[in-house]
Amino acid sequence: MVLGQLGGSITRALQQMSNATIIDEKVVSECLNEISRALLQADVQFKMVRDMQANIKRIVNPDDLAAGHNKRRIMQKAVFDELCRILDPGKPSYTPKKGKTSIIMFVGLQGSGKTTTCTKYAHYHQKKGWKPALVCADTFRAGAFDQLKQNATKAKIPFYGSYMESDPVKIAAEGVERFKQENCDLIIVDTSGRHKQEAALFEEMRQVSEATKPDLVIFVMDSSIGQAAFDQAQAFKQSVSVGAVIVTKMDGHAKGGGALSAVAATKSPVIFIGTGEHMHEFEVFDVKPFVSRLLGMGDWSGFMDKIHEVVPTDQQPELLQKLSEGSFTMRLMYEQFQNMLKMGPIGQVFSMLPGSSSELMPKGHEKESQAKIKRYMTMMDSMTNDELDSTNPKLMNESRMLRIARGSGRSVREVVDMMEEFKRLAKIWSKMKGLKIPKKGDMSALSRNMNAQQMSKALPPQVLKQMGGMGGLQNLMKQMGNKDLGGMFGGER
Ligand SMILES: Nc1nc2c(ncn2[C@@H]2O[C@H](COP(=O)(O)OP(=O)(O)OP(=O)(O)O)[C@@H](O)[C@H]2O)c(=O)[nH]1
Repeated sequence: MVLGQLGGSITRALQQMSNATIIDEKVVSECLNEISRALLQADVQFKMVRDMQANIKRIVNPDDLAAGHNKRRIMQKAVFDELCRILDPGKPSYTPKKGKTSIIMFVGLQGSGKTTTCTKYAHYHQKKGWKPALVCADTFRAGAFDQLKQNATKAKIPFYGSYMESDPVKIAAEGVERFKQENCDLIIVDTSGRHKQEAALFEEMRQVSEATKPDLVIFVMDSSIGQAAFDQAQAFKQSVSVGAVIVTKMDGHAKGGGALSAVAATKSPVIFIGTGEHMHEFEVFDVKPFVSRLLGMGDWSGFMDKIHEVVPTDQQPELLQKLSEGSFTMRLMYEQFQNMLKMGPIGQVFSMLPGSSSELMPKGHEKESQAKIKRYMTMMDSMTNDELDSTNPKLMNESRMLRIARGSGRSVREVVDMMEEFKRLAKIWSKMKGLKIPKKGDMSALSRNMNAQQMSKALPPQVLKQMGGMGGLQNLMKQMGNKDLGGMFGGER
């Protein structure tokens, strides 16, 4: 995602400002110009950037930026708040209710990822116990029905469409009626797209909307369309009552600023983002963590919330204690492997630690990876309690490795491989050492309790670089004692 570059540019602009000996209007203006340039480069619409600049100038009082005050924090918070304000239209979108029929119509240009997104949306709800169904009202593109049919079959979602019927309005109405009879609670209507905004497309969309009376119209937008986002989104909004936005292809080279424009143009919130071609590459969109990431601030709240969300309450203290101790043992690795195989909750948390499971269980190689993990576990079954509980990798000398290989019927090479994996995971685990775990939602407590060294180890290297290295991070950390900054990390404010 190119979004990270935006964070880097903004951080640098703020850094330059706080380095200045005298902060006057000129320095503030320069800083704001720099930030505006970065936003424009990220495809945020020109008018929005201009308004934002004016707002920040109004909010930030030059006296507050005088010596002794934390200038960088004040500016950063103003930028953060402004971006959140733009992305939050102030009212939530229509929320379907499980068990009660809702009709959701998807609109967007051809190739925006509409059909893929319809299935992702259905699949997301299906996993949560809904009864979704898909209707293909795209009669314009040959193959659209086949694509939807294929996706729907793979995800085991009922679908409706026709090879013969050329009237999309008729298909949409029939499909919706059929699935109402079948008591589906989420009826998703995929409509035609065109290469560009055309009168015929909008007329067809309007008619489908009239015939199906959707509870929610979702506008699907490809994040790489750049500055064209605002006009495109507005054109759709003028034809049908768009109530929510889904931004796709956020995994590519998209600059992401278009998302801000789509919200402004439709006055509707972004509800999900697409992060890949596969069904599960679909994320709920949350404004604050998104802006944190946009500003290169990292998303600690996501990690901590995940712990609170997926780990049973009685297991939380133990896991958090182990994380904070940072000492990794073979036994802990064994338990994590067990959990990963079961896809148990701790396995999920473990897999969120940077670099931990993507290497151990690369996508598309799950079977081989599982077999490897099982082999490792067999070898660990031949280890003594002392070996399992030791934090000293030197304990594993040649004769111990030979014994384990013999005992488990595996080769010494495999035992050595397992030890390498152990060292790699222990290194990742140790980055969490000293982490004091805040109460749910209180992220500022987390930031207060980490020192710059610990944080720098835990941050991805490119993010650290964007923050101006260790120096930049230390500066930032100094500002983090303040509760207000907790909001930047998605916590309570
Ligand atoms: N990388 C990436 N690719 C995506 C994403 N969403 C969709 N795609 C791909 O984008 C291409 C177009 O997606 P479709 O779902 O066919 O687009 P559409 O808007 O339905 O197109 P029409 O039916 O012609 O209007 C496909 O190759 C998808 O796999 C995403 O979030 N990330």
